[in-house]
Amino acid sequence: MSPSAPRRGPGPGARPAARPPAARLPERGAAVSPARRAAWTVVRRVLEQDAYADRALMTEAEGLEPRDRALAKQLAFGAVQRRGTLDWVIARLAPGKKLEPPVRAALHLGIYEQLFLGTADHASVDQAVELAKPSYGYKLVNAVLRRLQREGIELPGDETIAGAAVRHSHPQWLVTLWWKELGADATRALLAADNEPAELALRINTLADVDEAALPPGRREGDALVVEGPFDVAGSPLFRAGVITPQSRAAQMVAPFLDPQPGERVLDLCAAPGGKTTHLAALMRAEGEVVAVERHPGRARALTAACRRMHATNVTVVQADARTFTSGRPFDRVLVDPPCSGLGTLRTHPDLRWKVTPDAIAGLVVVQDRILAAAQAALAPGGTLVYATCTISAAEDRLASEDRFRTLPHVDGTDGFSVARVTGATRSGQPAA
Ligand SMILES: C[S@@+](CC[C@H](N)C(=O)[O-])C[C@H]1O[C@@H](n2cnc3c(N)ncnc32)[C@H](O)[C@@H]1O
Repeated sequence: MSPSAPRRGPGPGARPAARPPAARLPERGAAVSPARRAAWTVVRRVLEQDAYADRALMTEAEGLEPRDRALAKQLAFGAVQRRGTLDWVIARLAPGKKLEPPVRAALHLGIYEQLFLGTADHASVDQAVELAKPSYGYKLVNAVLRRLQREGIELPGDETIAGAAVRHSHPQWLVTLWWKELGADATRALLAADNEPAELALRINTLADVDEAALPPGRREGDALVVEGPFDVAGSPLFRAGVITPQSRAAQMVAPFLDPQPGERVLDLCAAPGGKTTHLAALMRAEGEVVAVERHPGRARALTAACRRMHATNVTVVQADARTFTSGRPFDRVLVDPPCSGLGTLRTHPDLRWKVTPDAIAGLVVVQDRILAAAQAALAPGGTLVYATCTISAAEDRLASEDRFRTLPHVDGTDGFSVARVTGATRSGQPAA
């Protein structure tokens, strides 16, 4: 994708310009580093096409050296995550200016580097300026970044909802929601934690032959391994052999909460990409049956591949809509992990906070209720049902039960999950009296 030329046309009644536009465009100067160019393209794609940052990065950083790829990820994810703060800075230092997305993206990267990575050298400013060319907006990029370098800027405090939204770069509606549900102090801590890099957690697969000495160094918590230092999971032979799979520590708590036993019949509604399905199979020592339901064909195929890789031989993948799923025989245990707003995973999904809306949550709740009703109908009398979401919004806690746990990024250092269980449930899903 090449940057677009400035859209400065002649005014009404003006004569057409006699000059060849290309001849007047500013020249590109110093070469831009491959990491910054990849990061800039990712930020542009998120701004211009509403792309997912992680998917865009996968394409744009392909072929980069591992160090450049890591830098591109840090810059792109940071700039996307901090967009609210960065736009506030731009509005302060360039009030009323309308910016083309490529120029805004260059500014986002330059300001992010200065404010959050402490890179205040001339080289980083020059690189942002080069990225903005050949648009004439490069002059504005230069002026804003040099002024920021000279004068610095005071961000608003987080004593108020509006200040906290700017300071910690979250949409104001979300800060308002959390302020109400969690309280001001917890919200401030959560907002700050959302901007920290996520830990890399793996699950060690008990269905595979595990050579402990071959595992990457890290902190072990049961079957979870929190990796220290960089580690390319997808490129690892351990991943290909199904010895490890990436899964947050919070996500790893869900299948044990359902407590499936070898030989039982277990239903997993909304199963792809299979993190919890394969965990259920491992806890059952691959004895008995897991029926894993996934609506989307591509994701159902990925789920099948994950089960094969993870030696989950007792899983049957069913491509179907969980809202209307029925089975002739009831299930001893049912897991419902429905589509949710994902607000507990903002560390790993830098663009998500800008995509979720209150309306989207209201729509998800309707789907969640229908899937939960199908789960309850499929449960054997006396069976156990677990309902899990990786979000932090009370509206999405659809299963009423005292028997529940919650994880929060600022408290537990892992994703935010809300998980409820009914044991000895009747067909209505309520605990038996
Ligand atoms: C939260 S994710 C599940 C994550 C999965 N349990 C895991 O641990 O890897 C929700 C999944 O539900 C699927 N889904 C959404 N609506 C569905 C429906 N009506 N029926 C079945 N699956 C659905 C989505 O495609 C997505 O794969």
